[in-house]
Amino acid sequence: MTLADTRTADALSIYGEAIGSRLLLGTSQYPSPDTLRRSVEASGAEIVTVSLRRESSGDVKTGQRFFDLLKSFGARVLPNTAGCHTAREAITTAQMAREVFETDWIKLEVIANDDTLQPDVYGLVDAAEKLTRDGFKVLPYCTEDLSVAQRLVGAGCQVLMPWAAPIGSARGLMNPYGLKTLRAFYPDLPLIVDAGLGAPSHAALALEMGYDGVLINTAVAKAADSVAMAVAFAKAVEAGRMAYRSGIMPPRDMASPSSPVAGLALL
Ligand SMILES: CC(=O)[C@@H](O)[C@H](O)COP(=O)(O)O
Repeated sequence: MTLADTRTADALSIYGEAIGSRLLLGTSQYPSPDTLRRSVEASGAEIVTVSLRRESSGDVKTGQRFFDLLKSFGARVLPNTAGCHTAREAITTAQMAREVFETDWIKLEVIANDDTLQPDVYGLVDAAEKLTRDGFKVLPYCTEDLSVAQRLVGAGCQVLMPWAAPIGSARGLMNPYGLKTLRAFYPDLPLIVDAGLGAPSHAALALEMGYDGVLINTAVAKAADSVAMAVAFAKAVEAGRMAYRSGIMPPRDMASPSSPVAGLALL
């Protein structure tokens, strides 16, 4: 079986659409537009996310040029509401994003405070309820908290994006127990780890745990060689997924000989 075969047979499904790559990329902080383009191409990512608010906060023409650049990549552009601190701001931003990118998909972020960039889970649920009622397909950036997940699913979200660690922290999976619990509670719901992954091994671990994908921005954008790091993450995601599907050996407390003991000469 080749890598290409595996991808086709094992596509991720989000809101009924097949997505070939389980690596999603953020598009901010790259050293240049060309590095961003080459990183996206090299990674094979089929979804790239962009902050409508951040990228359009300066010169309108510059924002529009950046949006046009993203559209030219051929990947699905997933607008996000980064920088929004209230449900109301997030809803307005989502409505603008729907017009700019002609998509009803929105990565919903409502931020509780600027130090941790932790999701404001109350505002998030509120915004998710209103946006799904308005026809949006919401991909919420949330914590691993089970009760929040239940509220979001109840609000109509068909995918969740729990954080691994604070955005840009590169700390990896801070609460693997909580993430495992969430995975076990929702075995069939697409779950994508979003934020705080710093190394390809973090991404591989998320996929080995059964997570359906990961979203990375800072660790690729800020790498000394973003293009190579994008490839490294893509390989880690493929490896983690394949390992998960292959049945990972559970750890044992005691040694167990890996070579046969039967038939040894008695000395
Ligand atoms: C880009 C995005 O949508 C964010 O959720 C976040 O930036 C991703 O986190 P990292 O930058 O830590 O990868």
